[in-house]
Amino acid sequence: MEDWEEGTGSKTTALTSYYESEGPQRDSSNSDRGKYGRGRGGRGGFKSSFSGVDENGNDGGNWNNKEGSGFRGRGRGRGSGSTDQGELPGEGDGSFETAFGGRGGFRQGGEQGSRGRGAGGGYRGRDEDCYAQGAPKDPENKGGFDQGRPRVTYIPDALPEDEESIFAHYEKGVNFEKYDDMLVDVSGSNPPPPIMTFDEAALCESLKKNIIKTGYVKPTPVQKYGIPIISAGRDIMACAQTGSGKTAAFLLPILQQLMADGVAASSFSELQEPEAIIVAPTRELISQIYLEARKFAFGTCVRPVVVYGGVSTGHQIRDILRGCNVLCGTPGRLLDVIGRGKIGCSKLQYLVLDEADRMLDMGFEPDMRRLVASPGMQSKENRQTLMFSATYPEDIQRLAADFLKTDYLFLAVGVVGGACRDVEQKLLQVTKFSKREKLLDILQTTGTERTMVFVGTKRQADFIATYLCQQNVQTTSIHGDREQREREQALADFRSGRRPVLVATSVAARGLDIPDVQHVVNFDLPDNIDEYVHRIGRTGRCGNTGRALSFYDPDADGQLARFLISILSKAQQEVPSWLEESAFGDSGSEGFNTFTSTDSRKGGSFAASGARSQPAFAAAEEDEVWE
Ligand SMILES: Nc1ncnc2c1ncn2[C@@H]1O[C@H](COP(=O)(O)OP(=O)(O)OP(=O)(O)O)[C@@H](O)[C@H]1O
Repeated sequence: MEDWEEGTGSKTTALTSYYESEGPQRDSSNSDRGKYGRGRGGRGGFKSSFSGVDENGNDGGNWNNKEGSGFRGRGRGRGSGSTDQGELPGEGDGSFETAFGGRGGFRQGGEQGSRGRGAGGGYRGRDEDCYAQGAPKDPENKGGFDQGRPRVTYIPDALPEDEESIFAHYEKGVNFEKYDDMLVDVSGSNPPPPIMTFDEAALCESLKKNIIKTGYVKPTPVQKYGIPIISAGRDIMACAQTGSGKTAAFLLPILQQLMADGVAASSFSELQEPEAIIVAPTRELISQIYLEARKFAFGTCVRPVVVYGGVSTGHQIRDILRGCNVLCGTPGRLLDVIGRGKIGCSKLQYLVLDEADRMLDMGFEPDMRRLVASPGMQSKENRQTLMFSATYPEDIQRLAADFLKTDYLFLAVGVVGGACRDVEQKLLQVTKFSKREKLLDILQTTGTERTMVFVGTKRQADFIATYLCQQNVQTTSIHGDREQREREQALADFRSGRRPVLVATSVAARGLDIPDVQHVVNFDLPDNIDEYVHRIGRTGRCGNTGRALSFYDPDADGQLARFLISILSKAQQEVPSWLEESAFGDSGSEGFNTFTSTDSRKGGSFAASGARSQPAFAAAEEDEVWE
């Protein structure tokens, strides 16, 4: 057996009680490769776990001391998801369950800040793999560990191969044409002129056909400017509002070049050397980017592959070995497959950082530095580095320059870091104790309209999702402690409308492109204004309109007030007078100026402190809360 082959899977899954209340979800998630578990959640499942939690999900402080309460339950459950072997053998003891039944879970999490170090580890954070801290040494590897981490055996269902599914897309909205009115600024020397149509991009026939099948008629501004910049061989840092087509802006010129070069995937090598690597911060986002790449490369010899945590590594490596030209990955798994010698970087022409500001913040920066220092990696002079995001704090821009050639171009479409104008933003002043009922009122009025509800913590996500299910609101949830199978099922249920309410942590804030999301509710506002911009950008995409409602608790959200005002006014939204009062008191807003800058090389006027200057670290913390 090769070192990357999966052995006997032993990872088990406990189902939360609200998940059980989702009922048919488990049936529908059945896969032809394996059976989903009859997870016995262990003592102290979800219901009892909140005995010490107040009605808003805050800790009462003593819940984790009770026998059988809290998240301590020692879970037993049959494995879930499909496995390399087709079915997980036997019952595991649940040592590494990540949800609620597991020993390594929220074991010591009673107090804020008291990070639990359970016997078996827990969630590593940064939207990445689970791994075990202090995992027992097991020379024969009977316990299902892999390099000290619990072995992941989940294999997602095979993707549909029919054209209709591959090219499924939603319609652009009434405001799509208004994209043309946005101000565009390209800074840096000798930028190439923009294209006005896809024809002007001189794309090869297969790519043109795929663009037509995707329903794209004309490029969005970030595509008009971004495609020729990338095709001219330049490095780019591109900033354009959420939902305005950044993914195709980098995929199309990359695929065009690879097709023009006659690149073809080959399964004859044990070491695959992709021409492009794309990184993104979350599993769901990188999967989505992969699907886009697969769609545009359809019917050609260019083969995209995706790797991300929570899925069997062996399965992904087998896929890589079938040939890999464009490797899409989350950082941890990407470094893993490179470290295992399955991926070489010597042919790399393109390195793409989607959500670049997040990829370079404190959470991911070390991984990015490790990636560019990988053996054989092309130096920045010998590759093209492409960075895309809707937000770029100035400090991150400066840091990004380490990865880019000095003559990179900075492309700004609209206000850098600005919110999408197609999203109607409202704020509602609340106390923390009234949030839950307010949310229920709102969801009862919106009916079956698709709504994403963002909360501050994973525990809060479970708590609110459970509460809404109990109130007969068809709800599911996504956060970093859910098994990958559960996360994918939750998104599938939300996309299909079977569960029109998705309660999410910041893990779902960036990049996700889900059709018909009409509302975003910030049940808890994030600490960071950029995070707010990304969250509300899950609606109002591709010229469609959307609505975002944020609960503003003056006791908790005061530091965000000025930044909210700036975001609201720049997106031409009404600013409530109480918010101005909260932000400026009697001192007025004179001299108040935040992040009007574009390219940091010009010397920007970003706000020097506060919510802006803490890059997405605060957002990341949600997923790093316990190990
Ligand atoms: N030229 C186009 N014509 C029609 N639809 C388009 C075009 N370009 C992109 N789209 C569609 O617009 C939607 C949003 O695109 P995409 O996800 O790339 O946005 P984004 O700018 O990356 O957003 P985010 O900042 O949230 O990551 C997608 O469904 C995509 O297929």
